[in-house]
Amino acid sequence: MKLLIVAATELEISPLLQWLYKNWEPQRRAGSFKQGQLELHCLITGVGSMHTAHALGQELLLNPPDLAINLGVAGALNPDLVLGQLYHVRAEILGDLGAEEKDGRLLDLFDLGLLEPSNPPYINKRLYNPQADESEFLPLATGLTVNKAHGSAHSIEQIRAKYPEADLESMEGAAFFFACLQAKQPFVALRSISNYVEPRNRAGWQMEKALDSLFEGAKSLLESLSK
Ligand SMILES: O=C(O)c1cccc(C(=O)CC[C@H]2O[C@@H](n3cnc4c(=O)[nH]cnc43)[C@H](O)[C@@H]2O)c1
Repeated sequence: MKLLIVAATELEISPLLQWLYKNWEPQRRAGSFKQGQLELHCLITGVGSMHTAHALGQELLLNPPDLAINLGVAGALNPDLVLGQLYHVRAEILGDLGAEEKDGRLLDLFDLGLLEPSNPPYINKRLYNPQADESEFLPLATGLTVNKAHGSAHSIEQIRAKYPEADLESMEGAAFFFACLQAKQPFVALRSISNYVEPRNRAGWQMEKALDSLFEGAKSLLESLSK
């Protein structure tokens, strides 16, 4: 079975990379490993949707895996989410593509009539992972993907009001979903919570906790796939 791990930054998968170097066989291609029937490649895309869509699109064309796995940290929009906890992302929303209304609110592509709500792969304005709801692996969450992370009380209030079902915010989630759905590529997306989406406060981030739980979740997933 061929696996592709997709992360925006090396930092987010550095504990996993260290573990792979110790416990799997490194292959000639940098970032590739093998263990038993499992072959795995780690793709670092760079931060943001544009970098993710390009790097992942190319990889899916040239080396399509059996399963693509997106690993990363995220901010919690939903205050019930727990810092350091890992979530399985079931759906993604495009959180800042569109136009700004006079009062600062976002008009998204659907509001502007530039995209039909169920133009494939969208279903009712969202991108879904069709496999996620069958899984009991982790708590499920809905992602919102942005180019500019929210960092003021006013913009956070507006985005929560527009997309009340969005639980967590990242800068790549929808690009990963879109590239996989377009390529008919089976995928799973896991995000651990590094911070709450709040007026900008770097001191409140719990990056280590988030990286630990991301690593533990990735390891469990790899162990379950090796059985
Ligand atoms: O310094 C900041 O205020 C700041 C805010 C958001 C993100 C960053 C990053 O360094 C991005 C790294 C990476 O993490 C994901 N991420 C984590 N938390 C958030 C968030 O609250 N909103 C959006 N993205 C987030 C993101 O996917 C990036 O790849 C710094």
